[in-house]
Amino acid sequence: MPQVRSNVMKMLNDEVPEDRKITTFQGPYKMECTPYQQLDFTEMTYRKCSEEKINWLKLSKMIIIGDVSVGKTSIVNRFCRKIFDSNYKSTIGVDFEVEKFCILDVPFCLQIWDTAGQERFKSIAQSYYRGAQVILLAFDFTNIKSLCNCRTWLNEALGVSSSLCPFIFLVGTKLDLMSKTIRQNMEKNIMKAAQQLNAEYWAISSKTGKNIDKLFCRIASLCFDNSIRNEFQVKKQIIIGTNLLSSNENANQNFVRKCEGFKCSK
Ligand SMILES: Nc1nc2c(ncn2[C@@H]2O[C@H](COP(=O)(O)OP(=O)(O)OP(=O)(O)O)[C@@H](O)[C@H]2O)c(=O)[nH]1
Repeated sequence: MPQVRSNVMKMLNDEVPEDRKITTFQGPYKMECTPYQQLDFTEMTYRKCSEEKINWLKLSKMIIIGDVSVGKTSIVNRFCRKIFDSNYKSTIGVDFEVEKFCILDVPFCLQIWDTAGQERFKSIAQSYYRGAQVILLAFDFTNIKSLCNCRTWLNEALGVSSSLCPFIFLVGTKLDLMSKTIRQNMEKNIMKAAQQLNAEYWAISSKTGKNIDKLFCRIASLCFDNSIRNEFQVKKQIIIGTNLLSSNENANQNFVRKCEGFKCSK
């Protein structure tokens, strides 16, 4: 049985294009503007991957939210299809894509949900927020109001998502439309907003492709590492918990409570 599984894993890895193969951990856009200070995979992740202990497919869900026309669909199109369309077509409800990666020789999938910014689709879109491990808040550099609205978008997403503490990214779009000086002047306030949202800040352009691949590699690296840590740390807790159970039934209840709090160890 393990042989069949490892053959399936190999087959999945063979399908992944070269630019989706991750061997080094992608760092943040700006070290001073991220709550996630991790700069490498954890030692446990390297060990488990090299021991070929991961015999199942890892999958994380991300949602992209933000005001109308800030460029959410364009982010997905640039990353998943390497295209950019300058004509605006509003998203109806939600769309989703699944992108395959191979991280440290282990297959990993990122489920990307592109939601509509229009108010009339909000309730449909919100029904897809549940279980998101990544929340990408998109704002348009040329429309400061879209940055101010990110707090509302985040609160709504956190109210629906059942994930204990998702990774949060604050992503400024349409970088190609900004002069370097104007962007630098804006960045002080943007970074302050990111801090208040407890989010990691990125500046991207879907038109030129600037920073798009790096952003997704960063997201995939963090999610992958986190899911392996959770998996193995929870397993370790289960073994300890089972031993305790035989001597003290109450210990099990404490252990389950601990495990619940363990879901996110960032
Ligand atoms: N110059 C420039 N234009 C962009 C960029 N990203 C998106 N746009 C344009 O902005 C407009 C809106 O882009 P979309 O990606 O459709 O926006 P959206 O947020 O998905 O919109 P809704 O689905 O209605 O919420 C389109 O005309 C895009 O071509 C960018 O990086 N640079």
